[in-house]
Parts: sequence; structure tokens; C-alpha cells
Amino acid sequence: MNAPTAKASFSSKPFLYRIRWILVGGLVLASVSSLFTFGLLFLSGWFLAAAAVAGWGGAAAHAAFNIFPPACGVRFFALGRIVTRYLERLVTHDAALRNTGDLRTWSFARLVPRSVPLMLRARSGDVLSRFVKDTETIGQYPLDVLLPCSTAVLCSLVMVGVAALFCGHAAGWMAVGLTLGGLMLPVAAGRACSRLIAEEVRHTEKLRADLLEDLQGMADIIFCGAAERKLAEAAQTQRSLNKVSAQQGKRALMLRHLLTPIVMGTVLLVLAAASKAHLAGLLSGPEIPMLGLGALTGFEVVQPLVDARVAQARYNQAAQRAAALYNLPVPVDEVAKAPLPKRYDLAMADVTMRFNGHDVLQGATLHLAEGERMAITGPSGAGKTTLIRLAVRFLDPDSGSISFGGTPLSDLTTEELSGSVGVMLQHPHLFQGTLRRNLHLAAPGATEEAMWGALETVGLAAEVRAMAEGLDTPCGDHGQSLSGGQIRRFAAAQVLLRKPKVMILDEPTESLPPQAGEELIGAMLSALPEASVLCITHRAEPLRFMNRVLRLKNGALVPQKT
Ligand SMILES: Nc1ncnc2c1ncn2[C@@H]1O[C@H](COP(=O)(O)OP(=O)(O)OP(=O)(O)O)[C@@H](O)[C@H]1O
Repeated sequence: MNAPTAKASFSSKPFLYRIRWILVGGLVLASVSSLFTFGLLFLSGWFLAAAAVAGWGGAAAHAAFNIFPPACGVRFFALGRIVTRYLERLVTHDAALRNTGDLRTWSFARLVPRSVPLMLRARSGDVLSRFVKDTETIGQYPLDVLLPCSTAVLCSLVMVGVAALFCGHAAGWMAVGLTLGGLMLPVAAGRACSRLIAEEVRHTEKLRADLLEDLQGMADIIFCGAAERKLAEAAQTQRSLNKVSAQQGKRALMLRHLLTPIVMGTVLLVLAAASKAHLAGLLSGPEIPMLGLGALTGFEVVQPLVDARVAQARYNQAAQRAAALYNLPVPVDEVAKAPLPKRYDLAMADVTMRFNGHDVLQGATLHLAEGERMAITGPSGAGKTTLIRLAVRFLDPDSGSISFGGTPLSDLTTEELSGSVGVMLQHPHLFQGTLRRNLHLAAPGATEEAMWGALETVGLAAEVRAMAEGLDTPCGDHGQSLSGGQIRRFAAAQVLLRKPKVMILDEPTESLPPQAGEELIGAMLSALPEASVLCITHRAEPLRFMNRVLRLKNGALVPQKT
């Protein structure tokens, strides 16, 4: 995908702000749970050693040793750890799911007004993967990165502080070990893996986008004899992906394993410092294993930090890709919702439109009165479809004005216009699902009777009745189970169901024989006799139904004799 012109940035701060209190709750629970684990081993170490000392010390020492408080403490920490871990999972997963949900809604709202640049510049598979996978990666950020890092910092401080109450030197070694394991290894992971993760994301993106395009264009690939080449290409991308994934995985694994010598070294140094303090009479014997086990447990909070750094690198990639997608320039200015005008005449005055330095429209002017039927003809590439895109505000003109019912089009959105304007596209799209589902997409409240009525009008009812499942017949991907002519008539039925005041028809008779095309236009106009019609056509059949025909020539509209 091309980078957007403006400097792209994406910030997840506003999303995190919305779930800040859940995150604080998750942090408290995660920290308490880790501290309970620390407390459990810290106390257990002391308890076991003290019990052994009491055992060796004979009956008097045995009687003096009160087993009850430490046993209660051990149970308390063990139980508390399980409960807080469970609650922490509930809270933090809830935060991640909410975050991903908010991001998806936001992403979708950003994609809709960018549909024109997206269609031109992005690959469908790539957009899909950004919308699904990247939002998930960004949504998981608090769970995968924020929480482990903040829990590690908070708990390390508390654990070192507790150790310092008993032995300053032992606490010092613990601090050194935790800093090495919690800072040095993640920094090394960032250096070792970031580039590989970027490459991995690039290969995955290519593989997904290629696969989706290949599946959609399978027939063309086979007819061009390109199947072998495409397979080889996919296999090559997959090999490159496997290679970088394996490399990245190995590096992260090696860094994770490097923690073991750091842990062992720290525990030994803590034990040595504690023993020295014991010999100096500053520490009791059972407190030596207590500090050793405490140091060992301390590493539980820094252990996930290598993975957190890898997750951070993935997040950075996802955020960059999100910025590139969601900051694409919007082709129309966003407006506040204005009520649809009561009138429905469409006027364009002196409209110019330029693409890639080439003027497609230069001073195009038209006025489609209420109830009028107007055709626009012109050579291929003259800008006819561009006129339609301007009329429904998919695009804004470079200059000139367009109004609908006297209201400047710049005050209306495409969505609002769709309440009055029905568009039959040059290449209608049918969604995977049943015919019924596609009709309901056009007119959600349409009754069974209305659906059959519309199909009858466009001459499709008999064919649908003959299908075993009738309206519940699956259309297949992109309407594969229908013929080109059937798809066009189905699209006409969708427009009729909406009962628009203005019908905009782009090549409505294409892929139909002349007689069938003429019948279709005649039937549509009889079904909605009061609707205005703007009909783009290369073909002669629609012309006899029109009040006026304009020809688009050199970017301007001129009257044409029929
Ligand atoms: N969004 C766009 N970005 C860049 N160029 C565009 C865009 N839309 C249209 N064009 C270009 O503008 C010109 C007019 O395209 P348009 O689709 O409006 O022609 P048309 O008259 O409908 O053609 P046809 O009859 O072949 O469908 C073409 O050269 C096309 O490449």
C-alpha cells in the first residue's frame, strides 16, 4: 500500500484512556498475585528451614516453635494467589476485548469514507489483514505489553524492598539480577527481533493479499496459464516467511533461556550475602533460604518481559500499518448530518475533476429536473462514471458546484443521499449469502411479497422460482451462481425495492440482449414512473425512454440528438 501523503501517526492512547480503570484494576490484581507468589515462597523457605532447625534443636526448641502462624500465612498466600490470578485474567482479558472492539468500530468508521482511495491503492487481502489481525495486535497491547512491564517494575521494587528489610546486600544482588534480566534481555530482544518481525509482517501481508487475489481471479489465472507461476510465487513467499519466523523464534527463545544463568547467579549471590550476614550474627539461619527462594520468585515477574518486548515490536508494526491505512486522505470533506431536502432535482454547474494531472471533467454542467429522464453517452474513459461518483458524493469536484434539491451536495453525505437516490452500478456486487440476504441488504424492511414483486418487474421471478431453494438460493462469491444478465436484473430489483426518487443507472443494459435490455428499462420506469433518471449508457436501448440525451465530450456535457 502506498503511504499517505500526510505524516502518518496512530496513537492508541485515546482507546487506553477509555479502559484506564479496568487496566488499573488489572495491574493491582496482577501485582498482588505476583506478590502473593513471592510471599508464599519467601515464607515457605523460612518455615521449612525454621521447622528443621526446631526439629534438630530437641524437644525444648520443638515446643517453642509455633507452627500455626506460618502455616496460616502459607495457606493465605497460596489461596490468595489463585484467586487474584483468576480475577486478574478476567479483568485484563475484558480490557483487551473492549479495547479490540473499540478499535474495530473506530477502524470501520475510518475505512468507510476512504473507500475510493482504498479501492485504488490498497489490496483487499491487505486491508482485511490490517482490519482483523492488526486491530487484534493493537487491542492486545495492554495485556501483552503494558501490564507485564508495569507489574514487573512495581513488584520488583516491593520485593527488593522486602528483602532489604532483612539483608541489604542480598537485596542489592537481587536488584542487580532483576535489572539485568528485566532490562538487558528485553532490550536485546528488541534489537534482535524488530527487523525480523518487520520482515515477517511484510511477507505475511504479501502472502495473504496474493492468496485472496489469486482465489478471486482463479479462472483468469488458469486461462492465462499462470497457475504454476502463481503457485511457485506463493511457495517462495511462504519459504521466506518460514525462514524469518524461524530466525525470530530462535532468537527470542535464546534470550528467554539466557534468563536461567542470570537467575541462578543471582540466587547464589543472594545466598552468599545472606550467609555472610548470618555469620556476622545479623540474620537467623532460616532467613537464608527465605531470601534465596524470594530471589528466585522475584524473576517470575521479569520472565515475561522478553515476550512483552517482542509484542511491543509487533504492536509498532501494526500501529504503523494502521496509520498508513486509516490516515489515507478522505476524498470528500466530512459534514455534520443535514436533513435530506424535500426536492430532488440534481444540478451540476461548471464541474471540473482532475486525476493524475489529467482533466477528466472540464466545466461539466447539467440540470436533472424532478421526474426528468436523462441519458449521458460518451466514449470509454470520458468520465461518465466519474459524474455518477460526484452525483452521490463519493468524490468532491475540484471546482464547480453540485446541488441536490437546492442543497449543496457538500452539506450532505453519501449515506443521507442513499435515502433518495438509488444507484445501479456498472459492476454490481452480490455478497456471499442468499438472494434474500442481498435483497434485504438493499431494503432491510422488504416483505416477501415486495421482493417477489421487484423480481417480477425485472423479469427474474420465474428463474428464481425455478431454483430449488428460491429466494434462499446462495449467490456464491461475487454472485458466481448467477449469469451476468441475471446479476444485472437482480441489481435492478435491489434499486426498485428502495423506491428511490432518483435512479442513477450505469450501463443498465450491459450483458443483456437488446430486447431484454429494453424490457428491463421499460419495466423499471413503469414501476417508478415519478422517479428522475440519470442513465449512463453506451447502448441505444435506454435512449428511447429518455427526455434528453447529453454527450460527454472533452470533459463537457453537450446536448445530443437522438
Ligand atoms: N479515482 C480515480 N483516480 C484516478 N483516475 C481515475 C479515477 N476515477 C477515474 N479515473 C480516470 O478518469 C477517467 C474517466 O474514468 P470513468 O470511469 O469516469 O470513465 P467512463 O466514461 O465511465 O468510462 P467507461 O465508459 O469505459 O466505463 C479514466 O481515464 C480513469 O482512468
